[in-house]
Amino acid sequence: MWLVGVWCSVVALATILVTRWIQKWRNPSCSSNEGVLPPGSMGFPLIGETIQLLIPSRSLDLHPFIKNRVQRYGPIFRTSVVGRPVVMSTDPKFNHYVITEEGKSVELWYLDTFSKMLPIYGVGSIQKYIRNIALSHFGVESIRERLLPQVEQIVQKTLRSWSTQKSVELKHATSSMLFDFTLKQMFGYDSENSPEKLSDKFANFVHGLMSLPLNIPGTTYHKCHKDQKEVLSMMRGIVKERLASPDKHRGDFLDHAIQDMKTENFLTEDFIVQLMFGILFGTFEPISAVLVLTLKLLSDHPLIVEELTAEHEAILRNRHNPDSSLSWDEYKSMTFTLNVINEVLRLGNVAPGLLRRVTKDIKFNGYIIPAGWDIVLVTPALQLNPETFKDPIAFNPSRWKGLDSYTISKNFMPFGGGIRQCAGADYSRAFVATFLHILVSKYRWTKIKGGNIVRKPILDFEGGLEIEVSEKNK
Ligand code: HEM
Repeated sequence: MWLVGVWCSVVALATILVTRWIQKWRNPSCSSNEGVLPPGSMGFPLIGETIQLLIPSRSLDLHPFIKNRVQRYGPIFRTSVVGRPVVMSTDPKFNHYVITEEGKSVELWYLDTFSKMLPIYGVGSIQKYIRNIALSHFGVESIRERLLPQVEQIVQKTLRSWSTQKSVELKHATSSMLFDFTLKQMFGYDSENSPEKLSDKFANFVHGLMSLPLNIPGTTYHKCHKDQKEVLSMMRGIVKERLASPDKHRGDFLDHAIQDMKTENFLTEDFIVQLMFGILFGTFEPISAVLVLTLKLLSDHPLIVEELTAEHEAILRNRHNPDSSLSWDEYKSMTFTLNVINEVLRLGNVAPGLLRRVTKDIKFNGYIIPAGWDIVLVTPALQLNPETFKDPIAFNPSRWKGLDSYTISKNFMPFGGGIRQCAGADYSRAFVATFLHILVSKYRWTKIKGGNIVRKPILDFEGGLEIEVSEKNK
């Protein structure tokens, strides 16, 4: 009998403890009496509101997860994602404040899945190094002096090849073009003579990043790990080869990083491999998403294609030598094209937010966000705000003619802001503009099928986007 009594007491104690724990989870306390936590819900213990955030949305509009919570709680609210307490903000003032607090009360944070797989997103001197090496190979100087004609060449070659095929799945085809081009820039990778299709493995890795982090055979996450290992192992082999022949100089990204090993202590063989992997990740996925969305939106808006074509045909007409390659001045004269790109970046919201971890309590408008919490700055909310961008879901490149630079700088942040602003912004714009230049001046294309938008919350296209490409003068 006494055993039953003991058993009942244990069950009662366990129930009290679990209930208290759930209550504490749902109503986290903040240590300061100078403010309260933003309103919101912490969802279920451990998983928080992760499932709701990952429910796909089939529109370019703000994800319903954010929309519903802003309506219920206001522009700054709390939630929990993969077990982490998070504050999400759609408030422009708060977002700008947090961006300027980088290195003071906040630091860069990525979902643990990202940090484990992409450990190179550094802080302090490591961040400065990554930024500088990326800028010296993909910044404005390099684009003007070296990259523009090379991008033109790869685009010409790619479009020529597409025009010989019955149909092209654009996400796959653009990813493959960007992957091969970026690796060529980094260490002279020759995709045509490479036995393996590494770009496919890399695409699988990216796909798995946003899946549930369950590393057991059969899961997407497990496959993601496996594919990442294979790409890293290939890169490690190349780095080893270069280290073994230090006298050969090719002047590429890898040579630069190996040279810097003499002065930067953190630059180990492993770090360089991770660095190249990280830059590759930052390059090929977002630009290919932008290219696919551009073609999807243009397919639905033939009048915009006409205006775009007129701009590029005028560039060709005004050329002294019709065979010369695209010049920097010509690129800079593409006003309408750059408006099209801005409009795609605004609607695409390829980066669904900027992620930061609080290192010192933040006080803002009566709220307190304790150290250790994470912050997501929901930049898409600014880019889809009807007060700034009338009829925000409409694809209207002409709206950019009437926007002043102050409004743009405060409300348009596809490449982030502050000291962490994207080091590849100019390169990305130049790549897309060059692609459009060749496409609309030399080719025509028709959509065959697909192009259905899905946000998970990263932008994707269900079933891809299939197009048919043909040369204009054939
Ligand atoms: C459409 C294409 C791209 C988009 C939308 C994009 C977006 C972004 C965003 C939003 C950030 C800021 C992240 C943060 O503050 O948390 C960022 C940072 C960064 N991006 Fe990009 N990016 C693109 C292309 C590229 C390319 C092509 C490169 C490389 C050449 C690149 C390299 C970087 C680097 C190195 C950083 C970190 C900068 C730092 O921490 O100082 N990005 N990018």
